[in-house]
Amino acid sequence: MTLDVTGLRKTYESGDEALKGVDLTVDGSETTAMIGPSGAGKSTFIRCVNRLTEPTAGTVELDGTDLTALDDDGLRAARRDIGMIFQEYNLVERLTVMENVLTGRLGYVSAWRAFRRNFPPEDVERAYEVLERVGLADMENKRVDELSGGQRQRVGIARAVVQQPKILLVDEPTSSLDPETSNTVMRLLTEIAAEREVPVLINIHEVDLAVDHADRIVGLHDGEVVFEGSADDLGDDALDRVYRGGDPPESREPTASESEAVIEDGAANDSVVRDGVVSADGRAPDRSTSGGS
Ligand SMILES: Nc1ncnc2c1ncn2[C@@H]1O[C@H](COP(=O)(O)OP(=O)(O)OP(=O)(O)O)[C@@H](O)[C@H]1O
Repeated sequence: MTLDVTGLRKTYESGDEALKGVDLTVDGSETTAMIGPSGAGKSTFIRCVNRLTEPTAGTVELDGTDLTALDDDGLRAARRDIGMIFQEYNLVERLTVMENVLTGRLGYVSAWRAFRRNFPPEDVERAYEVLERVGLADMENKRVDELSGGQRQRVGIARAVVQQPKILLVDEPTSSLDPETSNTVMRLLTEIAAEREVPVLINIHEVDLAVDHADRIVGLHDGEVVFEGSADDLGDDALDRVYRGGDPPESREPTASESEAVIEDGAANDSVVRDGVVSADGRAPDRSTSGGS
């Protein structure tokens, strides 16, 4: 699998030039960490890849298919190949761990099956297998709102992995977690990348976590790639280039329309889960999430 991004630009309606022509190739089973100060464009980049945010210009090719040229149906199909893991987990709080994980299969079952919550036995089997892999064996019937932050992020990872994606895009997976749990989550992501031979692209604020866990680091500053190399190459000069003039990291609340796009994508396509029932009408589910562990 190869993700090939060329000349990616994003100018928001506000006039903010978040990306100023970014080129990046991600392939193999390596973990790439994208670092950079707050506002550098990391989230915008990852969201432009699967078009949760529409790029202004440039191409995003996944195994040779230009995602920017796809119509809605084509994009929906292509998104099955892209697993997303979010900062705030984007889980359905009132549903169980298993129900949340199975939403990763919604793109593969008919609307009617999804409506009946009638997933094929092999999907359920795969979900059990993945839950065990992420360390949540025997927790399938717990409600997500009973879990710690670290456990929630594991559910988020399981949901993305059960989708059998060709690439995993991960947006600030550790921002709500304590340092030890952050390390565990990063280790899990890199191990999964290697085991499943799926490349992982992770936005991460903490340079230490990037250095400790990623095979490759990409530094973004003000919408441009200013560093690309291994952790060993990331010296003081490079760090200075990436972070010079940057504001201290801070998290930005998503706008209402962003939340909606995330919800739609997080539920992976036509059908979403609402009030404990999988619905096929594409309406947004209850996504009240809480951070913290
Ligand atoms: N929906 C939006 N509308 C207008 N401007 C936006 C929007 N989202 C992001 N921006 C702007 O685009 C630029 C890049 O933001 P982005 O969130 O991609 O950066 P980031 O590196 O992910 O930052 P952080 O680490 O704080 O999340 C910033 O100037 C930001 O204000």
